[in-house]
Amino acid sequence: MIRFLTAGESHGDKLIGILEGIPANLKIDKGYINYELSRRQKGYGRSERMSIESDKVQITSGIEDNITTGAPISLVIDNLAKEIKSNEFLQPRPGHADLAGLIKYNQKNAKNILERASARETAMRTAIGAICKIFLSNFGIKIFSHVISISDVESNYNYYESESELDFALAENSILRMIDSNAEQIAKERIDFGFEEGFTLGGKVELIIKNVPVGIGSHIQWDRRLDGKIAQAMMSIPGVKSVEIGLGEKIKNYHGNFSNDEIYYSENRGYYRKTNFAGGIEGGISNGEDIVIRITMKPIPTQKKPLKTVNIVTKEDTIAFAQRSDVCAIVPLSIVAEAMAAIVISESFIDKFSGDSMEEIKSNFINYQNYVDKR
Ligand SMILES: Cc1cc2nc3c(=O)[nH]c(=O)nc-3n(C[C@H](O)[C@H](O)[C@H](O)COP(=O)(O)O)c2cc1C
Ligand SMILES: C=C(O[C@@H]1CC(C(=O)O)=C[C@@H](OP(=O)(O)O)[C@H]1O)C(=O)O
Repeated sequence: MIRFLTAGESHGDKLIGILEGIPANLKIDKGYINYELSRRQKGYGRSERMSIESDKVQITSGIEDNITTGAPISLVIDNLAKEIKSNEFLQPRPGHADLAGLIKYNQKNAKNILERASARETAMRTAIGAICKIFLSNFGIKIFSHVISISDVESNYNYYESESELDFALAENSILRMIDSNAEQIAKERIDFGFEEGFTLGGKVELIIKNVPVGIGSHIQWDRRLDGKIAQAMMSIPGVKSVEIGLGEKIKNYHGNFSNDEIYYSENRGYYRKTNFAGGIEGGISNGEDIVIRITMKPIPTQKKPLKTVNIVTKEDTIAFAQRSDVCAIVPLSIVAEAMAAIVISESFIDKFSGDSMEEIKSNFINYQNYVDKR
């Protein structure tokens, strides 16, 4: 079983993470974890906070000479931006955790809520996800993502028509991680306008997970369904408001004969489908096709032109506090989503091929692959 916890405030000293359940004898490249952290810091539309931070991980347990021991892995990332403009936040921002959190935790200052609600915490999730990605890469599993829209500017790229890994490489090197460079230019101008006018923008990200074997997740109990676990993990990212798998929301427009994937068999490939409307999951179980996930994020709640709110001391009408903030965080969202996907797939993978060392899991995996080949 994989589980993890994070701790730390946005402007506190450090972020802390504990990851348990990664088997022993997995080789970890710390440089790769730092590379993933740097990917999360990129992207057009972020606040100047990202030019202050330079996220690097320290590994404080569970790894000896770059190899996991099976013990809990503990991780630390320093915060460099520790200063806050004001120490008292009495004007809760619509759309952030401020007011509901203040009431729930009986606090007098929204600072005690927003510091933990901040998506700064997703830096630690990215580091934890990077370790899971390394684990999955031992079994050929790869996770790609790209941005499919910023606000209503849509990238003219369709996974169902093209699935070349070269396309994803294009996204990797562009400022908004969009494969369609024309759409990216328009989206960039929109973000510039947001900066000038003081509003923020949401958007949508697509993830493609390749080489997940058939049989991860289960139909037998609600909390073992892989699609359910993916949805929970994606919705746990601050700002995410919807999750789709496969055709997702569009599936309602099709009849049953064009929305389910017909099954074929060949000596070489075994069972396969010519379409992937299901997005690689049927009955909560991976079916061996690519897993396709799309998530939508709302526009950032903190805005230069703030919305109306109420002062929690005087109860008078006022406007929300406006502080340094991202204008658009869809690029970091895509990286955090990759990390969360890696954690969930690793968890269900280890559940299926259980073992305490890499050798044990690999042996179980190979046995199972031999069995699947004969089906
Ligand atoms: C990578 C990332 C960066 C974010 N940056 C900001 C930000 O600068 N300012 C802000 O108000 N919200 C930001 N958010 C969104 C808030 O954290 C989120 O809206 C808030 O915690 C409330 O949660 P909810 O929108 O899921 O209800 C960011 C989210 C992510 C994933
Ligand atoms: C610090 C990060 O994101 C932050 C998430 C965030 C929020 O309210 O969620 C608010 C901003 O922080 P600050 O108030 O210091 O400008 C973002 O920069 C990060 O992604 O590392």
